[in-house]
Formats: sequence, structure tokens, C-alpha cells
Amino acid sequence: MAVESLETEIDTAVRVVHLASSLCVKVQEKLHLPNGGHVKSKDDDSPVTVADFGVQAIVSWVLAEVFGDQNLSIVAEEDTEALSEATSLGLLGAVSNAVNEALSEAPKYGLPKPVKPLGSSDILKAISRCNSVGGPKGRHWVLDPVDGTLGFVRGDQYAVALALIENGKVLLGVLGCPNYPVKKECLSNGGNQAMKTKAVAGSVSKGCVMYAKKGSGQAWMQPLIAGGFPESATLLKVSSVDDPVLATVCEPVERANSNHLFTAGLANSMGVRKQPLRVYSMVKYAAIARGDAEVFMKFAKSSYKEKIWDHAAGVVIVEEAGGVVTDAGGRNLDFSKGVYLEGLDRGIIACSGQVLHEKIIGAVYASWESSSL
Ligand SMILES: Nc1ncnc2c1ncn2[C@@H]1O[C@H](COP(=O)(O)O)[C@@H](OP(=O)(O)O)[C@H]1O
Ligand SMILES: [Mg+2]
Repeated sequence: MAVESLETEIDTAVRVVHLASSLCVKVQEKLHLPNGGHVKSKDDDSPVTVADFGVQAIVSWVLAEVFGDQNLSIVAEEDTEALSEATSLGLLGAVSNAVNEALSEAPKYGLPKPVKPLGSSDILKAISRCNSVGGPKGRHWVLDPVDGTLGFVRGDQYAVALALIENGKVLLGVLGCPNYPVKKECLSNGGNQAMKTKAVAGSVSKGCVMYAKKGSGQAWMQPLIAGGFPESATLLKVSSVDDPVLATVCEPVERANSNHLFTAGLANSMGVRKQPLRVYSMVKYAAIARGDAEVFMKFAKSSYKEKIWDHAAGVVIVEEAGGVVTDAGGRNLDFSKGVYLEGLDRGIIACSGQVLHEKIIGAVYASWESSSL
């Protein structure tokens, strides 16, 4: 497939992630208000918010408008179960308000808007349309509406992640990072320990959107600006650091999601000296892609199956920015098997370059025997 034929796809994906990120910013600002959050717990006890449903609804609605809903396949994290409960009327109303407010701004992002505000049934339809399970054949959009929902509800890092897969390969990826400013210096501690954004006065952008097309050799970053689509984009490049002593390793905040002890042992054995940077969500991939960190490692419990929407967009952006992403056995991640990254060998390793990557894979082999994952 020729790269040029993806122009409409990438353009639409980038624009809708900007729009979706603006919805998230507004919802996150309201989280501290009484019931402003409407935060619910899902069956697995993870939180779900107005933003998760709102983003899924607007991305689904826009993709259907632009590409038609006939053969549209969207694999996404949320379903309408939690929204359809009798106790969820307030939540559904809040989702509806957020979606219609965002879509009324869509023309400022170069996107279509509905002729009249969407009703609850339109919104439920848009969310439930995203029930594809992907697979090895055909085109599938892959969406994590709010990745790192825990970070989102804690006022911290989170990401909107949209990718397009064709015949099992990721063709393009877009990551909206509303609390990850274009300039690392706008993070408290310069991004060295915490990744929270400083309260920045004035109109300085608090976030960014990154995107890449497979095989283009280029990954791009735009500032997330209030009320519209930015004019400019800058090229991303991974860090050139290949000495573990100088390298920054990032990993999930939650120890339930990755074995911190195991990764600390790995890092130590290869000579890493800096403390790990713990960050919620796919912002870790974003940090590798633009050179704020050199390594991202995630080793979940062996019973946990990684989902494609948690990685697809981040992987293509890191690769096109010059980095390497594999499982802990050094193999490419397999996006062709449906919702899960089937066959994943132990963990995920994203690196700025081959030298560090080979050292980590070597360290995994050396230390795996003694681990108790
Ligand atoms: N037990 C577990 N082990 C590993 N990953 C998990 C997990 N439970 C949930 N996750 C995934 O980890 C993601 C958050 O990543 P991180 O820990 O890097 O911030 C979650 O995304 P959501 O927040 O979109 O559900 C979820 O997909
Ligand atoms: Mg996720």
C-alpha cells in the first residue's frame, strides 16, 4: 500500500485526536467539582469517566462521517454497559454535553459537525459501533479513548491513542498527550522525576499531539492549542544516548501493571544509574519518541494479556522517530491476532536505539531465571 494513499486517514486521525484531547482537558478540569467527574468503576475495578465515553463517541462519529460506516471497523476499549445502567443517567447526560460541546467546535479543527446536537441514542450507537475485534485481514482503527485513566483522574498524565492497522500491520498512529507539553522544561522537575505539568501562566500549550505514518521515517509533534488546530508541526527524533549510565528508563506508575523490582534489577545489571521515570499511559512511548527518555519497559504479570490499543499508536511513533520496540524476546509485537497482543514474550521493551535494546534483551535473558513473575 502506497504511503500517499493514507493522506485522508492521517489527516482525519490527527485532527480528531486534537478535538478529543480538548474534550479531555475540559473534563479533567471539572473532575474536582461535586460529581463533576462522574467517575465509575468497571468490572475490573478500573475507573471510567465522561472523557473515556466522550472521546470514543466523537472519534467513532467523525470516522463514520469521513469514511462512511459501511465497512468501518473500530476496535476500542469502552462498551456501553456502564452507560446503559439505570443509575447512569447523569453520566450519560454529562457524556452527551461533553460530546456535543466538542463536536460544535469540530469545524475549527477542519472536521465535520452534526447538523443538530447528537441525542443519547446517537451517542450510544457511536460508542457501541467500536465493537470490532480486529484480526489479520482488512483495515481496523484501534482506539484507546483515555489511556491511563488512573493518571487522568489523578490530574496526571494520560493519552488519547488512535491507530490504523491493515492486514495486521500498524499503518499510522496518533497520540494526544494533553498534559505533556511540547517543551520538557514545562514539566515540574524538568520531567526528571515526576511528569506532572507545572501550572503555566498564560497561553503556553500544556500538551502535544504526536503522529507518524509507517515507513515514512518521520514522526511529528504539534502543540495542543485551545480552540483549534495548530499551523505547525516539528519533527521528532529519539535520543542519541546509548550509554546506560546516562539513560533514563521509564515504566508504569502502578506496580500492579509492571514488576518494578524486576525492571530495577534489569536496569541495575546493565549499568543504569538514574532513578526510573514513572509515568501513566502511553506518554511513555511519547517520551521515548522525542528523546526525553531512552528506555520504556513493561513487565506485567504473566496472567495479564496486553491489548493492541495500549501499544499500536505508540509503537509506530517510536519506530518512525528512530527507536526500536519489541517484546522481551526481541520480536516485533503482533497486532494481527485480534484484541490482544497474542504470543507476547514476557514484556515490552521500547528503546531509543539498537545498542540499548540489545543490552536489555541480554539482561532479560541473564536475569529471567531468577525472577518470580
Ligand atoms: N494488571 C495489569 N497489568 C498490566 N497492565 C494493565 C493491567 N491492568 C490494566 N493494564 C493496562 O495498563 C494501562 C495503563 O498503563 P500504565 O500502567 O502504563 O499507565 C491501562 O490502560 P487504561 O488506563 O486505558 O485502562 C490498561 O490497559
Ligand atoms: Mg489503555
